[in-house]
Amino acid sequence: MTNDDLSQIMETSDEWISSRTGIRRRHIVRDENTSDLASNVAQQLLKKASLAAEDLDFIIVATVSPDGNMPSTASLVQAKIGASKAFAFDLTAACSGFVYALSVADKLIASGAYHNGIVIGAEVLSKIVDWSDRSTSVLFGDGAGGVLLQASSDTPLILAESLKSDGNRGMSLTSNLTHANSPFSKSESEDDLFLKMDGRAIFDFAVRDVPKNILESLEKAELSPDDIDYLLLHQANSRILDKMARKIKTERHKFLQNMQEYGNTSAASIPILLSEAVDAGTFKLDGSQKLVLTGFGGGLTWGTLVVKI
Ligand SMILES: O=C(O)C1CCN(c2ccc(-c3cc(CO)ccc3Cl)cn2)CC1
Repeated sequence: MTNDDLSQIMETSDEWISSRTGIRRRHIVRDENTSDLASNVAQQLLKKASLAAEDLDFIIVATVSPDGNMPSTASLVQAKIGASKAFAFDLTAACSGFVYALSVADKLIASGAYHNGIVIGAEVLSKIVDWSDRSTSVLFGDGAGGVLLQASSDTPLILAESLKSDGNRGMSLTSNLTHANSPFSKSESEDDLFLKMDGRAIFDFAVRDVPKNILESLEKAELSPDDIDYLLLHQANSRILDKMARKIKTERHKFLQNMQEYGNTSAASIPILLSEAVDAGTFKLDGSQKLVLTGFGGGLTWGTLVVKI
């Protein structure tokens, strides 16, 4: 759906959206749910790796827009692809979900207990967005991406990481807020199910906390920004990437960007970027490249993984 398509159903314009966010199009499901998108990613990964679903030890789906709480979206994926041996769970860390889930998966495998796992970021944000709110509904899109991890004796995947949360600022970006409503409860609060965002507060948080997090992670890895081939940041707003490049003093072209095509897909944004760079041959997957993966958003959560691929 292009910005012009949206201007047919709400008071907005291509000029406003693209100049303020860098977003030109986003993908909106007709009738698929999050587990459908995630299962499609899992099947592509298994095919690319020539692995059978039965070989999988675990499936993690990072999402803020699950099919439902129970069963988890990861469980539905397990059923859809026939991963009979895998344990499966969802992970909720909003736009940092993929980075958190990749860190967790890395530890599951590094422990020696598990060998093959799939980590997917998948969202159908079009079902939690308030379509009567033009300030947020134009920003978000649907999508999914993922990676398949295998135990190997080579160098570790993650060279350094720094995962953060700040619940004190959590009410700046919310969805699906529910309250006590039993015959015995006194709560008068109304449930607040739609996505709500204090855009200014979130923008300022990203500009202030994310560069520090990236630089701290690079220091832990004993690397400088110049040692990094590409930075894959959560695709929320192109002006954020401009500011990050200046703050980290590294070339803007190293910050991969595709929000013009997908909008903000929360936990799916980094794996979609990753997948497109692999398909384009930008990433050779020969262990010669160093990447920064950084998510930031609801929770508030933020986090960086410095990885060698
Ligand atoms: O310029 C304007 O008037 C508006 C100002 C507000 N904007 C924003 C604000 C915040 C975000 C955002 C969202 C998330 C959640 O994934 C994470 C990180 C960020 Cl930085 C995206 N856009 C759009 C343009």
